[in-house]
Amino acid sequence: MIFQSIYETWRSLLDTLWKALGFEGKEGSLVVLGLDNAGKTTLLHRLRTGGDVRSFPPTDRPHQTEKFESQNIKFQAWDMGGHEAVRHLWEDYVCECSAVLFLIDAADTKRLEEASFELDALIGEKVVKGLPVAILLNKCDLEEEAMSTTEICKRIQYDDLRRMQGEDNISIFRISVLRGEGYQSAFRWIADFL
Ligand SMILES: Nc1nc2c(ncn2[C@@H]2O[C@H](COP(=O)(O)OP(=O)(O)OP(=O)(O)O)[C@@H](O)[C@H]2O)c(=O)[nH]1
Ligand SMILES: [Mg+2]
Repeated sequence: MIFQSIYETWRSLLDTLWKALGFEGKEGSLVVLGLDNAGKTTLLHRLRTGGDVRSFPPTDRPHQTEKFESQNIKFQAWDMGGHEAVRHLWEDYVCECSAVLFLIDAADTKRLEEASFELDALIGEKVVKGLPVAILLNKCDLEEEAMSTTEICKRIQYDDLRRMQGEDNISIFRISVLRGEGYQSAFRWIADFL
């Protein structure tokens, strides 16, 4: 009984704090972009199920997830195919969203240039102006292969991207969907824009 009452007091204090911080009722719509095999579908599945990781076939058409919660905010996301043949669809979905997640496979040195090309083209699009863009360097669990953030920033010319997008509107995060690490900070960062 005493534990129940301590628990309830604690919950109500947390709720009050949460509301005071302005987090209550926030909702966000995301579009998740990046080359094929970057880990987009795996990330969204993990977020939606709260931890489950499994394999998926390549995403061949845009798919909207059910609502899921992260950092006490309700999100809905467009999972976009990353294959070259369907990348032309990205732009149409960006305008519907309040934030962009761009996944890069940090362990794929060979395709970083291709990822950089697509990211650069995306940031150059009018529809992306003013939107928060979170660059997620995924697969950092592959410690031997994953490139350092410094190396990736240099190779994708991150300073130029920051100038184009506005320093406050773009940020970079190291994550591992497999381990469930890192993307929470990205969602916290996005929360400030909602
Ligand atoms: N090691 C490692 N593998 C991962 C991680 N996240 C995803 N993968 C693997 O990367 C592969 C591609 O994952 P998907 O989520 O299907 O990639 P996608 O970005 O949705 O690809 P498309 O739908 O083709 O655009 C799968 O084999 C995943 O298991 C991670 O954090 N670490
Ligand atoms: Mg996919």
